[in-house]
Amino acid sequence: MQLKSVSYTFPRAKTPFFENLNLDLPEHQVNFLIGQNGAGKTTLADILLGLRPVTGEITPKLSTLYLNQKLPMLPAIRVCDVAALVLGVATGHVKLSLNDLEDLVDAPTLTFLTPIWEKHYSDLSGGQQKLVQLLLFLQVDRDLVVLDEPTAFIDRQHVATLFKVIKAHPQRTYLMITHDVRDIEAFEQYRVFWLADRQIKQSWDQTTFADAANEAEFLQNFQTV
Ligand SMILES: Nc1ncnc2c1ncn2[C@@H]1O[C@H](COP(=O)(O)OP(=O)(O)OP(=O)(O)O)[C@@H](O)[C@H]1O
Repeated sequence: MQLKSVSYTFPRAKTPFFENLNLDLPEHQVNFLIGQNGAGKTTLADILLGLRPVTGEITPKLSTLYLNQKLPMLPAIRVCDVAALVLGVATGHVKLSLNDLEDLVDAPTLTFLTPIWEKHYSDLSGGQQKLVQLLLFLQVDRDLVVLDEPTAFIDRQHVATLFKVIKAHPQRTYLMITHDVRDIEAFEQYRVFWLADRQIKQSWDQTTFADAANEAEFLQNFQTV
């Protein structure tokens, strides 16, 4: 997917936020977008998803899925109700049983949801709630999947489950915004884009990323853990 000479101006702003931005996003793999707070990562994600009016060229037009920060959910709802809500809309199933789920979701999602299927949402931890939503929405097949800080506030064991699901659908093009270098290191093949000064300042693939990780300015993009 390519952005060519893309410019974007916020409503009521006098000057463009992005001007002649170019980006070549490799398809059918995981890509990361890094940059400091306020660098424009979410705005760029919105642009890729066609959510902001821009000048310039964005090609090709892909079907999209946007997983941004945690969605609100009624506490009394159960995990099976959330599954019916998300997968029901996507697949046309009105009521879902655990048996139906086997045909509708990938193996790591089935393993995660089975023991908590009847649980109320309010009885899950914050990390479990976030993972339920992420995994269910990731069952909805789209070409371009944008995840805005999906690993924030979830422990590494849950992150591992999330990444198993992402890896179970390798035909998709992913763009993941992250402040955690461990997210990048969990993948074998990827490209990292560094957004700074309102441009893609640099990008690396899995073979060149390790060298960049020693630069002090670059390291400011990541939280220390
Ligand atoms: N509607 C708006 N009008 C004007 N400026 C805006 C608007 N929305 C966001 N901005 C500014 O645009 C810049 C980029 O915001 P954006 O949310 O894209 O950054 P980000 O890199 O995703 O940050 P973070 O890491 O904190 O989530 C910020 O300086 C923000 O204040």
